[in-house]
Amino acid sequence: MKTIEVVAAAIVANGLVLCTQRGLSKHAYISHKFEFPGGKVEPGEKGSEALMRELKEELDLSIDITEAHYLMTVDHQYPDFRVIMHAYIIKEDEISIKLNEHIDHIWANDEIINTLDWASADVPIVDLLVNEGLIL
Ligand SMILES: Nc1nc2c([nH]c(=O)n2[C@H]2C[C@H](O)[C@@H](COP(=O)(O)OP(=O)(O)OP(=O)(O)O)O2)c(=O)[nH]1
Repeated sequence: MKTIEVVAAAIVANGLVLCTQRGLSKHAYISHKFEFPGGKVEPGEKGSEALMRELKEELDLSIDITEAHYLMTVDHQYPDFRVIMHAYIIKEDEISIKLNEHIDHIWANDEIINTLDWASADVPIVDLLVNEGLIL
């Protein structure tokens, strides 16, 4: 079965984390789910480089990301593919975004974040953010 390598960013600003909502997908189980902005790593890219490219594409956000921002990796099996997702955490209070690909977004505190309908690969990341008090 296909394996994809993905990077995603927990962007924390003023005690809230950016949660973005996917549009319609050919896979019902990720359609309209919340996720962290990011995307697939291309051949030859470091995770941090892929993430900077994706944040520029998706959010028009230029932000400096290094491997020092790495948080955790999730290895999740969906019905049609396996995703290996490297999550990074970026704390930056002055954030301005433009949604180029997502259908909606929410800046969530550690209570609201648990009420969102997350892509299932993201649940361990949400749990870590909440349990470690990282959304501050
Ligand atoms: N970006 C992102 N993708 C996620 C998350 N959780 C999760 O299961 N995924 C899955 C959904 C997609 O199948 C895959 C990422 O693909 P994508 O479509 O966002 O990436 P991309 O922009 O590079 O892809 P493409 O449209 O060019 O094919 O990983 C998440 O938090 N962020």
